[in-house]
Amino acid sequence: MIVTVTANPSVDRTVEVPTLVRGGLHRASQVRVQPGGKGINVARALVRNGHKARAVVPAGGHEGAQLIGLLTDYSIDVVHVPVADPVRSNISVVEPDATVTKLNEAGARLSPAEVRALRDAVLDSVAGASWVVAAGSLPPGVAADFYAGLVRMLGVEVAVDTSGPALRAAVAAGPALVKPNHEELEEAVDRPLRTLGEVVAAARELRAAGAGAVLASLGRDGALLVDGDGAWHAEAEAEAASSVGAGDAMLAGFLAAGGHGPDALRAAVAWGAAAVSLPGSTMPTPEDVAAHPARLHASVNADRGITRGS
Ligand SMILES: Nc1ncnc2c1ncn2[C@@H]1O[C@H](COP(=O)(O)OP(=O)(O)O)[C@@H](O)[C@H]1O
Ligand SMILES: O=P(O)(O)OC[C@H]1O[C@](O)(COP(=O)(O)O)[C@@H](O)[C@@H]1O
Repeated sequence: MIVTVTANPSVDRTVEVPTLVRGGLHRASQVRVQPGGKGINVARALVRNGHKARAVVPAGGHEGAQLIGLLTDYSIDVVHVPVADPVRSNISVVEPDATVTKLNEAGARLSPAEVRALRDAVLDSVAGASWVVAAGSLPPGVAADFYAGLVRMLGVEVAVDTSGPALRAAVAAGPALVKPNHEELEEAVDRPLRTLGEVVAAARELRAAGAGAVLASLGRDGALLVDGDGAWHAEAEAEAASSVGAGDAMLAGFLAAGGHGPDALRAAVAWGAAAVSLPGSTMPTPEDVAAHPARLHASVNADRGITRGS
């Protein structure tokens, strides 16, 4: 079983519009309401592919009730930590060419007692877990070292997918795995990364700072895995519909395939490509994954440039 922790969940609304014009009126052609937040999405992808997942979710207000209600449609073991502030709503605007514009709220403010309750719920939920995934931004009231504290406290392999100061703090705590995307990795090393070679060098810096392995997602360029045994690059073709949640599906695929090494990277990239081909943050089925086989390159082409965006 894999346990996920989403300190800042959301009710995701994905709105499709013909073209996004700043200041304009848009009539949405499609609206999807789905449970969101990175750990929740990882759990959704896992159960869709026959794996067991437990999701620890702080949720309050009407929106929290809506989120917990939406989650009952999935076979996820949900550990609900009641909090006072309402769950946020994140809006993704998707255009026909799959360009996504995201509007993410800061999220529910957690009191010190609620932060303790969330941490205790995680500690009480991890018995028998093969991995714990700590993922997404931290809401107001939660210190930047929250995920770092979990890494230090849990006697289980922890994968962290977050950004900014929370990522830096988590890396220093020595997690088994971090999953930055291109922008998050650039922010972590504070410089632009234009080639695969530069991404490998940046990932090695995160390893030197404490991360066991770095799984860097690179949109249409697939992903790079850098661990103590080497560096690998894999990619898969996809006709992109919506990149929302693709990174979460990718991390789920990596862990479902064991969470280590090039075979897990190949699975991760297939899951990511399958997710990006589906609307909203819909998670892929095994058939969707099988339709997006990934190529594992014999070596990393260090000079190859990276395409920006998904
Ligand atoms: N246009 C695309 N074509 C093929 N695969 C894609 C595309 N966009 C994303 N992916 C897959 O989804 C994964 C996650 O996408 P990415 O945008 O890097 O992550 P995040 O959603 O975390 O920002 C990538 O590593 C890749 O496997
Ligand atoms: O916690 P953050 O960084 O605001 O991100 C939360 C958002 O990211 C998502 O988990 C999607 O993740 P990705 O597109 O980065 O894979 C949404 O479900 C959610 O609204």
